[in-house]
Amino acid sequence: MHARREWSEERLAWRSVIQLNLVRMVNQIVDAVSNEISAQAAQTYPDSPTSDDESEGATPALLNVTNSKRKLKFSEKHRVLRLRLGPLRTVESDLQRKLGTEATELYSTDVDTAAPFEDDHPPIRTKKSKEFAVNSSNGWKTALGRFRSLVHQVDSPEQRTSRDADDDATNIIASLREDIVSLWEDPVVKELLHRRKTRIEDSPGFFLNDIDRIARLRYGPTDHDIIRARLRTVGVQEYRMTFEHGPTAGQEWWFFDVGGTRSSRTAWYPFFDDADAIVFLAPISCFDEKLAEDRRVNRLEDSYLLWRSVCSCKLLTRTQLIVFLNKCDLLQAKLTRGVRIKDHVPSYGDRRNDVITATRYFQQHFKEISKTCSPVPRPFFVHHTSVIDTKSTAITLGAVEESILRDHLRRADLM
Ligand SMILES: Nc1nc2c(ncn2[C@@H]2O[C@H](COP(=O)(O)OP(=O)(O)OP(=O)(O)O)[C@@H](O)[C@H]2O)c(=O)[nH]1
Ligand SMILES: [Mg+2]
Repeated sequence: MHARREWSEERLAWRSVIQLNLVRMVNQIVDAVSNEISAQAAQTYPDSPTSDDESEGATPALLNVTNSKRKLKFSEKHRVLRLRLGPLRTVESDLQRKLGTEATELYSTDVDTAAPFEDDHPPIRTKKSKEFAVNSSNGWKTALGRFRSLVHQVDSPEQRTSRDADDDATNIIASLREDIVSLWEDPVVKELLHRRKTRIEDSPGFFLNDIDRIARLRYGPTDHDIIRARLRTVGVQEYRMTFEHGPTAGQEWWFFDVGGTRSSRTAWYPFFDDADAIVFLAPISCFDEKLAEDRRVNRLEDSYLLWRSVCSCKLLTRTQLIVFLNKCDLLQAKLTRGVRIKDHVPSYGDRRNDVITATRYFQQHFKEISKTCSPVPRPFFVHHTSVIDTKSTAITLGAVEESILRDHLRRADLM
C-alpha cells in the first residue's frame, strides 16, 4: 500500500518462498503416504521395518497415525507417485539454500518463558520441530539482494522465460504439476489426511489448490499469494517507509516486525523504549491448537500470557497497544465445521458456539487483562481481522494510523 516500488522488487523473492511452501506440503503428504504403507507392511509382515523413509522435518500430525479403521488401499499408482515426486526433496533443500538459510529449529520452552524478555533465564530447549524461517540478520536481505538483479523478469514475461529455463526448482515443479495434482486429488490420500484429522487446507502456506497456476515456468506471485505465504520471522526485521497518502502522507514510519515464537521474544525488549504503538496479533482461531515450539501449550493461552506481560511492562506504559483478534475467517470455518470451543476452553461454558459470541468472549478476556495488568489505565483498542483480506485490512490499518497519529499529537500537546 505504501511502498509499491520495494514491494515489486520483493515479489520475485516471494516466488521461491511460495514454491517452498508448496513443495514442503507435498513432501509431507508423501511422507504420510510412505508411513502408512510401511505401517501396513509391518502389520502384514511384523518383522519388517515400520518406516522406511520417514522425514525428520515432517509435520508431526501427518505422521504415525496407523488406525484400526478399514485398511486404506494403496496401489501401484501411489508407489509410482512416491518415486516420481522424489526430486522434490532436493528442490526443498535447494530452495532453502537459495533463500539464504537452512531450516531453523524451533525449540520448546517452559510456560514461564512466554515472555522471555521479562526474565533472565534462557529458554529450556527440549523438543524440536523444523520450519523454514526468514532471519533478520542473514538470509532474507542477502537473498533479496540476489533477487533484485532479476527483478525485471517480473515486469517482462519475455525476458523472464529465458531466465526461468535456468531455474531448476521452477522446472522440476512445473514438470511434476500433474503428479502433484494426482496426489492431492487422490481419494485414498484424501481419506488418509482426513483420518489424521489434519485440515491442511487451513494450514499456513497452503497452495495445493493453486497448483495449476503456481507450477508453471512463468509463475509470478500475486499479492494474495504473498499474503498467504508462510515464512517464520526470526528476531526483528526493520522497515522504514514514507507514506505517500493518508493522514500522515510525507512522514516516515518505522516498523519492526518481531518474530512471535517463544525463542524470538527475547529480541523484543530493546525495541520497547521508544515505540509509539504495538499492534498485537492474537490468532483467535487457535483455541484448539498447540504451539509448534511446545506441544503442551495452547496457542490462545500463550497469547493471553504474552498479552499480560506486554500490558504490565513498565517500559510500555505510554505505548499505545492495539489488539488484532486475527484469523476470524479460520475461526468461522472451524465453528462451521462443528468444532466446539467449550471442549478446548472449559470456561467458555454453554455460550453460543458462533463467531460473534466467541469473538466477544475472547475480546473481553484481553480487555480484562489490559485493565488489571496495565501500570496506569490505558484505552483498549481492538480490531477483528482476517489479515489475508487485504481490502478490509487496509481500512483497519487506516484507522490504526489515525489512532497513532491522534495519540502522537495529544502527547505533543501535553509536552
Ligand atoms: N486464513 C488466514 N490466514 C492468516 C491470517 N493471518 C495470517 N495468516 C496466515 O498465517 C501464516 C503465518 O503468518 P506469518 O505472517 O508468517 O506469521 P507471523 O505472525 O509473522 O509469525 P512469526 O513470523 O512466527 O512471528 C501465513 O501463511 C498467513 O498467510 C488470517 O487472518 N487468516
Ligand atoms: Mg513473521
